[in-house]
Amino acid sequence: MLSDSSSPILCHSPRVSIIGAGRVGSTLAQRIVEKNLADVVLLDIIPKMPQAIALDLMEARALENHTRRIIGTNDYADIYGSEIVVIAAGFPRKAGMSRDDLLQKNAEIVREAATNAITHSPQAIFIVVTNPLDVMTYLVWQATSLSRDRIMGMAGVLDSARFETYIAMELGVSPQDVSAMVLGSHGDSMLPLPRYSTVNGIPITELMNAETIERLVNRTRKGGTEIVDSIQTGGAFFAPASATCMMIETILRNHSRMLPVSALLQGEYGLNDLFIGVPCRLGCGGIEKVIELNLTDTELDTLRISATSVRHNIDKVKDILNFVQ
Ligand SMILES: NC(=O)c1ccc[n+]([C@@H]2O[C@H](COP(=O)([O-])OP(=O)(O)OC[C@H]3O[C@@H](n4cnc5c(N)ncnc54)[C@H](O)[C@@H]3O)[C@@H](O)[C@H]2O)c1
Ligand SMILES: O=C(O)C[C@H](O)C(=O)O
Repeated sequence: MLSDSSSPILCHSPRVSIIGAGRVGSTLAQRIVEKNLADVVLLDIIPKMPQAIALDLMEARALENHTRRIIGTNDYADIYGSEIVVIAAGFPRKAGMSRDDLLQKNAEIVREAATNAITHSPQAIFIVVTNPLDVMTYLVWQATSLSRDRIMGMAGVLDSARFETYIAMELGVSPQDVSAMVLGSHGDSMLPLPRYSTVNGIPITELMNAETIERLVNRTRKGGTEIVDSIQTGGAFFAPASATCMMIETILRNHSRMLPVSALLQGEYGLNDLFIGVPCRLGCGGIEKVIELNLTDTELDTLRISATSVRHNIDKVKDILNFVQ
């Protein structure tokens, strides 16, 4: 017999809410449901738009053979009970702009999104995607007062995937065999680490000369720009959505993976009170451990340069939003 409406509902489907149903947000929604990871709430400021995207994705459900639901909304009340909230609301850069040029425009959008989201999903783990990434993650932390295990930014997984792609293309091997690590801020001073990048366990320093590695490192640093410069009116979204989805899967399925994410540092690498990309163990508790690598003096110098640029932007955002700490 089918249960009637008074029967207790014993099932629980995890719920991920995505604030910002643009290119990254909507592609991420598709990835999540097609991997059968969670139900998705897509929220955007544009009336009717997230509802239409949700309907389109629901119509694909019968063809894609998954069982997840997608709700589109303009109302934060609908994101209640989310295990994870992703903030992907805000402007993407255009050709010729740096990510930092988005600071002024995106700060208020992100603060408002974070404040509303924490009110309606106080238990959620937050993943920030909006640029400039490390400072927007700091801003969400300030607006929500989350503990550091529950707030992180997505960038290192994407930047590492780009480095892996270029290494694989250079060597003519499958990217599946390549494992690379990129730390630091999500900007020109990011820190790809050839020493920690391998092809089936073999360090790339044994497979390529220094000049080639330097070329791939520089391409990685400019990976986002390479795409923005061609699209002109926005940036990458397929690989960013995949990177965010991998973080979500790791958390929801408690995979305990070590991934580079933008995390709040409290003394690690000699840095304090800022978000920057470092390797972390991710699991159902969010950031379960921040890993401190033994960096060389040169690597540490680059990380500190990266941190200085993030700090500079944090000071700017405090001015813009009149922060009182
Ligand atoms: N961290 C990364 O590696 C990474 C990768 C790709 C994109 N990004 C960043 O993610 C952001 C989104 O990129 P996109 O390509 O999806 O842009 P997009 O323009 O396609 O989508 C942004 C969406 O945000 C919505 N929005 C604006 N203000 C809002 C508000 N107050 N509340 C709710 N929604 C609001 C817009 O209506 C739009 O639909 C950009 O800042 C981009 O730079 C970061
Ligand atoms: O480059 C951008 O502006 C978007 C994103 O940060 C990326 O790296 O693709």
